[in-house]
Amino acid sequence: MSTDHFDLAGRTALITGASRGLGQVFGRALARAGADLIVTSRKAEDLTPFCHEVEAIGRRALPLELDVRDQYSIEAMCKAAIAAVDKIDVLVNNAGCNIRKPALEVTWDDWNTILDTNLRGSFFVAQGIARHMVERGYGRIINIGSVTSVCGYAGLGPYGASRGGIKQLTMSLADDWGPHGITVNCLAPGWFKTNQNRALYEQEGWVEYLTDRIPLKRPGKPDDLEGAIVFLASDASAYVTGQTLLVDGGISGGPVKIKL
Ligand SMILES: NC(=O)c1ccc[n+]([C@@H]2O[C@H](COP(=O)([O-])OP(=O)(O)OC[C@H]3O[C@@H](n4cnc5c(N)ncnc54)[C@H](O)[C@@H]3O)[C@@H](O)[C@H]2O)c1
Ligand SMILES: O=C(O)[C@H](O)[C@@H](O)[C@H](O)[C@H](O)CO
Repeated sequence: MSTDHFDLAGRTALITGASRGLGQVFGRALARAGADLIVTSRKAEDLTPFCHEVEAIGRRALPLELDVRDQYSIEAMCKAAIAAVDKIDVLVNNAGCNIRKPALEVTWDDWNTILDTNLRGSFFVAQGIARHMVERGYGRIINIGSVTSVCGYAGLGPYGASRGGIKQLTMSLADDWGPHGITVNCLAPGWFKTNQNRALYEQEGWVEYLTDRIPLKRPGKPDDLEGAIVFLASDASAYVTGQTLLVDGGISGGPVKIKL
């Protein structure tokens, strides 16, 4: 197979939650592979430095506001995105959040915040953009899952439920939209150092504890996610849909809880 199958020149990718963290990792990788970007954040001005970075690579970056917990914000963003460009080829449903708490302390509001953001938000953004993709008969939707899509961890009940839901949603949407030329896959990262889990990384001994449980014996680096996002966004994955690709150094298949 030619490496051209990974080329994203002429494609446009929309990435939610691109003001920091993994959203920017995914955007950077797609832009380097040739894609122009639409990037979203709750505050458009938070996207300015990243848009300049993308433009410096020679690609376009259109910033749009989006709060994935707000139905009207999703509808407005989808309308604006579709109106602004000829076509949207790739959607990366990345915006997400976590509130890490023992299950006995989880409140009604905690549950709603996590599930509304990670699961309901991803579904309705996908639906809005898929309406456009269905008309064109082409699309690549990449839902960001997690190692918690396939593993259970204390303190991550609602978060794990949202990520398990994303894995299931991926399979269902792949079946819904496959006949329209749209693939839907889930990229599930392991434990990367971002704002979301900064508190864990700052705990004494956490990195050593984590490393001990990862078969590849190191935490993930942003670069580790680049190949997987470009693969799932490009024609290299044309016959792959409904799948969850774990990029986690093997932790989901390794000694997750016990060391023998
Ligand atoms: N860091 C990891 O190890 C890891 C592992 C697996 C999955 N994830 C997932 O990857 C995604 C990116 O997380 P990250 O690690 O970069 O953390 P992060 O907190 O740095 O980024 C989360 C992004 O989502 C945005 N966001 C949150 N709530 C939103 C809302 N209501 N509307 C719009 N945007 C909203 C934030 O503004 C931010 O841009 C999340 O969905 C997260 O759950 C992260
Ligand atoms: O806040 C947290 O406990 C962490 O951010 C987790 O959610 C992980 O980062 C990740 O999702 C595992 O794959």
